[in-house]
Amino acid sequence: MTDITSILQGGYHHPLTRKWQAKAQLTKSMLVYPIFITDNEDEETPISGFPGQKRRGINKIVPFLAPLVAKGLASVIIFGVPLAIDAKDPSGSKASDPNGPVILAIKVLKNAFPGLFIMADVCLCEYTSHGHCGILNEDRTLNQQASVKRIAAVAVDYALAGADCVAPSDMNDGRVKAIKEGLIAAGVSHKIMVMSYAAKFSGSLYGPFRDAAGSAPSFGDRRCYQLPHTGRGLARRAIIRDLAEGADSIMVKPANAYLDIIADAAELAKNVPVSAYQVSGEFAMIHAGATQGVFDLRSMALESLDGILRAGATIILTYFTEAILNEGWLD
Ligand SMILES: NCc1[nH]cc(CCC(=O)O)c1CC(=O)O
Ligand SMILES: [Zn+2]
Ligand SMILES: [Zn+2]
Repeated sequence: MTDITSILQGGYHHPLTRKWQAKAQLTKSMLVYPIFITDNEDEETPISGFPGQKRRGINKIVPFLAPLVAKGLASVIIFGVPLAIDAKDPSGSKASDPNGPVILAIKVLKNAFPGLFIMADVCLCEYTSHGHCGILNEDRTLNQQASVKRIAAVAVDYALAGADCVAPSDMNDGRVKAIKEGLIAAGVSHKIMVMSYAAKFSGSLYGPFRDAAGSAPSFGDRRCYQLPHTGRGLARRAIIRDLAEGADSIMVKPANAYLDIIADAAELAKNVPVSAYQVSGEFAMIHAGATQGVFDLRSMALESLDGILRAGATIILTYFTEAILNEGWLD
């Protein structure tokens, strides 16, 4: 005799009852698509190790995004890739160049797609000659005060250009507060979301992105500012700190290897949406597995995203957004 409480299968026999098991179902409005914009206006170049993703110039971005917007693209996050030889200096002055790729892209996209939610990643590593995410002291450590001041100024410039959200990924202590204060002083704090890369871990998963953005550090690594992957306590402290500084969303990055951190964020940051960045290395890994015949690309991609949702994120930055929309994976 089977005991009544041992019978589970009746609860998920039907496709609809299987769907009902999800506390949150993946929808298009949760997805943010990361895009790389160069200062070479007609460029459209594939990126090695980064399946299907390209760097695009300002003239290529609207034609590329138009069909995606028609299929339900809700949001993009913009990364600038300055290729000009004079684009980099020790303080990353070109990050907020009014004629640089990010500010131009914000304006062009806002104009072409008024309903698209435009996020701007805020960091200096794409623009610094040394490739680190801020301004350096003589001992080559990050100068927190100078970096935070500069990051906040760049964020305000992106907001004034028309971005709906600024997302600092630099990991300098105190930048969320400085950005909020900057937005208030500029009179735009009421319409700009600040999404903090709060729990951003140092590790091996950013390779394709750094090739795409040309932002690898020229010496050393990012281990003194991005979190050690063992540092769950540090991540909790960063989440609590960034909430106290006024962050409107807390991000965990990478995503699939950090589901415990996403669950921590969901618990600690109950009053803001939690976001997760499925990074370039995670995306490339899933593609590599599918290419090797280990699994089906679509099934694995959706399983990975459902894991992120289950852990507690409701905003997902993922390079799979393009395939999900173009190939109708959720339709
Ligand atoms: N600060 C720059 C930045 N913003 C987002 C990513 C990674 C995104 C990805 O790998 O998809 C990085 C790279 C890094 O920190 O080295
Ligand atoms: Zn950076
Ligand atoms: Zn150090």
